[in-house]
Amino acid sequence: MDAGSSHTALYIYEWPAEKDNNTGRVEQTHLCKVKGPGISSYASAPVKAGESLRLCMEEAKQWVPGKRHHQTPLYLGATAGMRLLNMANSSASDKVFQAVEGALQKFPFSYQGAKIISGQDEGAFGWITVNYLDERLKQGLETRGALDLGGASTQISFVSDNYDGSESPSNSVTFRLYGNDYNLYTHSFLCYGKDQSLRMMQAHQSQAGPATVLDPCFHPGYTATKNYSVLYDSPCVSDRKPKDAPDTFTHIGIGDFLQCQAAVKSVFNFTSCKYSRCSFNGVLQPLLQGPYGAFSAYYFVMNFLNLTDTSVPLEDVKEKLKRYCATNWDQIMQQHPEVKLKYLAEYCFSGTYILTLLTEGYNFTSESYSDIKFIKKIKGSDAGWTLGYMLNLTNMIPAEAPDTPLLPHPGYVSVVSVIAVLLFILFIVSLRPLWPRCSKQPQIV
Ligand SMILES: Nc1ccn([C@@H]2O[C@H](COP(=O)(O)OP(=O)(O)OP(=O)(O)O)[C@@H](O)[C@H]2O)c(=O)n1
Ligand SMILES: [Ca+2]
Repeated sequence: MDAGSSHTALYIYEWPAEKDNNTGRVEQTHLCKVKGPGISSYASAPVKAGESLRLCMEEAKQWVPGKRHHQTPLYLGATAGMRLLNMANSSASDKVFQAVEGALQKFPFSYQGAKIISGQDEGAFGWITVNYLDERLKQGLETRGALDLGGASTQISFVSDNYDGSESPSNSVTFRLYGNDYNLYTHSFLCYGKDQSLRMMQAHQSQAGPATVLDPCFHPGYTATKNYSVLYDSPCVSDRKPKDAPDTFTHIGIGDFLQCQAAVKSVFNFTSCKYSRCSFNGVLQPLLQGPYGAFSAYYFVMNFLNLTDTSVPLEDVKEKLKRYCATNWDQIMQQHPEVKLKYLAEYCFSGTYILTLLTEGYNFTSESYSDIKFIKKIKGSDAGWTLGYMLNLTNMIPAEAPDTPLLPHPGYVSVVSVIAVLLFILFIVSLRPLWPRCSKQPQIV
């Protein structure tokens, strides 16, 4: 189970049990999205966090054959939402885990624990998932970098030839998979998921605590009354809370892409770098080396905006987004009556954030932008960290390359069958001296 900051999802993976680790291909057979928010939102009512998982667990009981229930390991990994809750209030986060654990243990699966996974693991397992599903690991092919955008954090992971890991050990993970060594660069930026970065940007805009905030990242005509205490209720922004702010403010959209880009840029810090090169906030980032798969919110947002085609020049992408942001909110709502208003209101911001993060933050250029592919699934399985996490915990990926048989399986079957038939014929022939003699003797006249 992926207990993300904005929602929890349960994935069921299946592989042929009779085959060994070297040949069994793991596939996702089912996905159940838990109704309601992520488990970290239940800090003040932890029992409800456990209850929220029940329906999906009942579904899992239907999907996994009854005789396999006890053999099926169940893992829950929580990401940035629980990292933030744990920072803000560790006893509340413990209570959420107790409730989740209590609820999961009531089911007949082999429960293996619920925990916060590190940002490093989140990045590395996302990279393993993508490259496992692509079958790049087994074949020792050039790997694909992984870009994951969540609600509360974002990860970038890739292999770069000029990176040996010594410059910043906390950004490197080494693996030996199928006989190949990988030295992976990975970083998880806490607070740079799209929901928390929106808070950071709005906190920046409202630092003086005004009663009205004019927001270039929301559509013209958009207006809503929001609560200062809700906006600042996160460790990502809590220290910036204005002292004499009123309780509420009026959030008014003005839909200006260029101003929005400048506002988004204000959440990145480019002032210092103690390494050979950095992305932002003084974090090391080696030279980009493509290709890349960008999933989760990268995909949701760019797919909604019809901008998943990265062969379109970056300037044209920006131009389209500029027009979208400038569209009146009433018109946007009319065009998309089926989309949740909370999501709908934020796509201008989210698209701008994604382009700014990729180009200003990670240094993708107009050329290297086309190395990115926005993806949701690969061969039927969702791109995300869960598959890699599960493959690792169940030791499904061997460190060494499997002994390659001289012949594939059907080849062996044919050879053995032919030998069996030959042996049988030989056996029959060898019995020939014992055959009854033919009574036809040559007649001597
Ligand atoms: N159709 C959708 C579905 C989700 N979202 C947004 O995508 C983000 C969530 O992305 P996700 O990858 O699901 O994040 P989490 O896993 O919940 O968060 P994290 O990884 O940071 O813990 C949220 O901002 C949500 O509003 C969206 O814009 N459109
Ligand atoms: Ca996530």
